[in-house]
Amino acid sequence: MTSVLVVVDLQVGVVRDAWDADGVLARTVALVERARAEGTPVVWVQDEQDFPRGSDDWQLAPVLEPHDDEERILKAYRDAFAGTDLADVLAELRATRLVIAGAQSDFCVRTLGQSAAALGFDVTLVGDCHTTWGGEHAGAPVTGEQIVAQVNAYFVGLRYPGQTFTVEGHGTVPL
Ligand SMILES: O=C1N[C@@H]2C=C[C@H]1C2
Repeated sequence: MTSVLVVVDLQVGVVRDAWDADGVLARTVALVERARAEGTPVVWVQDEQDFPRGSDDWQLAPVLEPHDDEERILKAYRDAFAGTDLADVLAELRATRLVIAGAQSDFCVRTLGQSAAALGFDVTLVGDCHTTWGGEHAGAPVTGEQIVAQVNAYFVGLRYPGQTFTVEGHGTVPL
């Protein structure tokens, strides 16, 4: 099993209104440091659907500090595989498992996890390192925290033959 940590869209404009953004960012920093210490590659994804390349909102949250030798994926679609070389990057890294953190839980994080599952990867969602903002569905208010919990529930129950799906915390997730 070869794991790659993929950090999705933790950009200034995405985390601004997200639930527990500071906590998610701090835990993601710790997760990235663990990955680096264990020799697990880190891939950074940035979305350009809403944020012009180079704009303040497009920037990764400053606390994250990607290394120059870590892959950067710039995407124009919700699915980080769509229109990008993520599949090639992962093949180069001989990845068989994605460990996913980032935002938004209910959009780009969930889509990457589902897409990776369909492509045959094992997927681990770091349950305390993703976030989103709340909203209203069918007239009912839904909080970011509730959406995060629902996305965790979705992935913990995902099944594909011969593949493994888990949701784990940033401090203990195998890397
Ligand atoms: O989940 C998402 N991440 C970027 C901002 C909203 C979508 C695109």
